[in-house]
Amino acid sequence: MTLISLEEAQKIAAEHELLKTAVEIALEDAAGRILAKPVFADVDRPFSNLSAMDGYAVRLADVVDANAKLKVIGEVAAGQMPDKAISAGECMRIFTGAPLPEGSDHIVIQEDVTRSGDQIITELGYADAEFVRRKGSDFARNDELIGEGALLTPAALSLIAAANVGNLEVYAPLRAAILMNGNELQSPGQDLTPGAIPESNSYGLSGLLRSHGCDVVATRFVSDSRTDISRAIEELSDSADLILTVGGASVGDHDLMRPCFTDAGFGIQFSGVAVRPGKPTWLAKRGTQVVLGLPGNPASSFVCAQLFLPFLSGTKPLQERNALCRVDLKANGRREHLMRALAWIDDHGTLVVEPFASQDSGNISVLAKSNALIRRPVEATAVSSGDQVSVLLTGELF
Ligand SMILES: Nc1nc2c(c(=O)[nH]1)N[C@H]1C(S)=C(S)[C@@H](COP(=O)(O)OP(=O)(O)OC[C@H]3O[C@@H](n4cnc5c(N)ncnc54)[C@H](O)[C@@H]3O)O[C@H]1N2
Ligand code: MOO
Repeated sequence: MTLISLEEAQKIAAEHELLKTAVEIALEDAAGRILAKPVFADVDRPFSNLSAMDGYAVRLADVVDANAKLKVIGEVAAGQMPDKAISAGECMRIFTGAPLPEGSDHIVIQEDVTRSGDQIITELGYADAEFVRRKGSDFARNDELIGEGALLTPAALSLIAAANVGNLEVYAPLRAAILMNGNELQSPGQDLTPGAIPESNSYGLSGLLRSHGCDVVATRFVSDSRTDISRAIEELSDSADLILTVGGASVGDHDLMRPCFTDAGFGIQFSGVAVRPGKPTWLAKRGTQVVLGLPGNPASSFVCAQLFLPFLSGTKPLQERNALCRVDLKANGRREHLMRALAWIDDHGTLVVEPFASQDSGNISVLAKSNALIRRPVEATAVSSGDQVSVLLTGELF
């Protein structure tokens, strides 16, 4: 099998990006969708200098020394605007989230003052302005907050709402199906017959498909039989824009997936990638339908879906960063190696990474624990602990 490079394979996948249509929806329906147009802020946030605490809005110049005596000239709470400015020797009672009156630039928290009638006495002296959220410091009106192709995560939804945007354009979901074969596979949670294993790959792949803007319209597993696979291909011919196949990608007598799609008129775009895991990955097309053929090993199918889905769905590829490797790595061979790894930010703020001991593509617990893939180029020389390596981030960093 002649293998093409990962870069070349991703380029071919990008040439097969599926056609998407943009639709306008309400923010409350947007969770998990893919943004079709960037979101721009409609407001400054904060809209004015706001107090971050309950206390008194003062002029910093008045409270440099402790025991300053100030006259309370009014009060302002969140949802109100101050009705007057403060001058030297004055202050205003203020609550968290309220706009600072003109003339003030600092908040003294109420715990640090003694109040009697309309006078306060401060306990401490202050060198710097504190507890003020500056106008526009979070974002400013017309700032681009989220770009096209971004997944609308829960935090992104709150950000968009805070920007005073109520409707947005997202892509209509792509219709995706998962087709698996293997006589050994049984749905999880049943009594397993001798030789059987629980079918597990489709669960992770469904989640990945959704996070790339797809609706999973069908998940089928069929036996290692040409007739069954071919029937399933025809059943999916009108219902899915994208089919992920799992298993049966290699060279064994039971690896029938690719030949069945070829018989059904799909044209192979590439077959075999110089990547580990995922060597037998293939891509095919018939009309507007695209098939990403994934190997059956759990890490191979999941990692290759992460590597190729962004290009087929037009979403953001995995972020690539440099990290300090915490262990020695051997020289790499003829396939680019994507090592399942744990990455984190150390006490000095440096991104560090350590691969898991097992890089077996059948090891699913390591896959589930990892949040990064160390990218070892073809024929890369050995790495010593402390050297920089390139990593693709697949999960959250802590
Ligand atoms: N002689 C060679 N043998 C193999 C080669 C090769 O080049 N020459 N390549 C190896 C590589 S690399 C990979 S990756 C695998 C991929 O094989 P297949 O895509 O044909 O996968 P299967 O044989 O169908 O399955 C592999 C493994 O994964 C399990 N599996 C499959 N589907 C699922 C599922 N949905 N859920 C859970 N587990 C699944 C299956 O039981 C097997 O254990 O080929 C190597 N062989
Ligand atoms: O490509 Mo396979 O996924 O190395 O095991």
